[in-house]
Amino acid sequence: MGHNAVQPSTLMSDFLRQCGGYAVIDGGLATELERHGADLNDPLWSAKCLISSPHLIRKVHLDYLEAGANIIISASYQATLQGFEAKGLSKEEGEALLRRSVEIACEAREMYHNIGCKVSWDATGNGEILKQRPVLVAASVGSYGAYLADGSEYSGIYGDAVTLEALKDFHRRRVQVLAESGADIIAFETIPNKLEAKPYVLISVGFLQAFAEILDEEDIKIPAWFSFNSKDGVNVVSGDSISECASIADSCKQVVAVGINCTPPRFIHGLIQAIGKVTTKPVLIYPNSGETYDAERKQWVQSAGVGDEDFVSYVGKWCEDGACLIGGCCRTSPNTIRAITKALSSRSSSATTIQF
Ligand code: MET
Ligand SMILES: [Zn+2]
Repeated sequence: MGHNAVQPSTLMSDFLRQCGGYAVIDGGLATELERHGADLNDPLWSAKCLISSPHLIRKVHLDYLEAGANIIISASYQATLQGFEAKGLSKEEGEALLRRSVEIACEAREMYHNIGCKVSWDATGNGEILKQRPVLVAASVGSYGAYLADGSEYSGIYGDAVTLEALKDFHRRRVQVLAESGADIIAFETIPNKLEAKPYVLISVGFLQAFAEILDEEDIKIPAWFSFNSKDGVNVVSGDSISECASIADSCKQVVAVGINCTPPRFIHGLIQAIGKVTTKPVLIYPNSGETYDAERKQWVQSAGVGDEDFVSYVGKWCEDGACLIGGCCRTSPNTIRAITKALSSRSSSATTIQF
């Protein structure tokens, strides 16, 4: 591994300190783009908008910043060089779109800081220093299952030809490009877990292993987070234990936070506790609205969802469990993030940062 300019461990601890102890992650990106009318019924999902409507992506990032987000996640979740190639784009064009996803998020941050003028005063030093609210841009990397676009990031079942080397080859260039794109951190998201069928048992761990090895071998200069998803509150979706997954994340030097995303809020409490037993790294959680995704019909089934108020009623508990980065995933909105921001601001140490 090469020498990083910023030690991965200090990036996250410095950032959390600047945020007053708790940071707000943004909400669902793809589902929010859809709410604004984007048709994402496409193997590229939200990455389709990188081609058709980048301005809409920027608007949604800005909406989340205005709602209080400290971290915005790029539209690269389902953006892969292989997926772009299937649309007839060249490798160079695909790489440019990956970079563009991060640029759009950086543009939104700049616009927010310039035009929004949301400032806070840091009065802890000698005199008053004008300080902008800290905002990180995270480059999203979805799983191989997300690329398959058949919902298999919710099952972890990829088929028997998928080996560790194949997964590494699949992700290597994409991770390299995103790492050089100006993002502050790579968000490996919605990593599927426990596998029902025996031949696949090692694959989801292998997938995580693939990310960990790429980070190590390719001299990736920015840190990363690993975020898993669960359907039962005990294991990751493929069936591997959350402890095993969080332990792998814990052993990877480049990984500065570990957690859960795109999982119903009711499962989060137990998962935070399980993660906390195997790592001292900051724990992040950004659950979905609690609705379930029907991959066959490509629809969210609404009945099981929780409203923004219910979602936010969990926030205090999650903090007590040990989570310090909190946001939302699919079907959450700027309103959810606004409510999370409010709930967290009462917990953040007001001694260091006063927000206007
Ligand atoms: N960051 C992605 C999004 O919000 C995560 C999707 S999880 C299926 O669109
Ligand atoms: Zn999600």
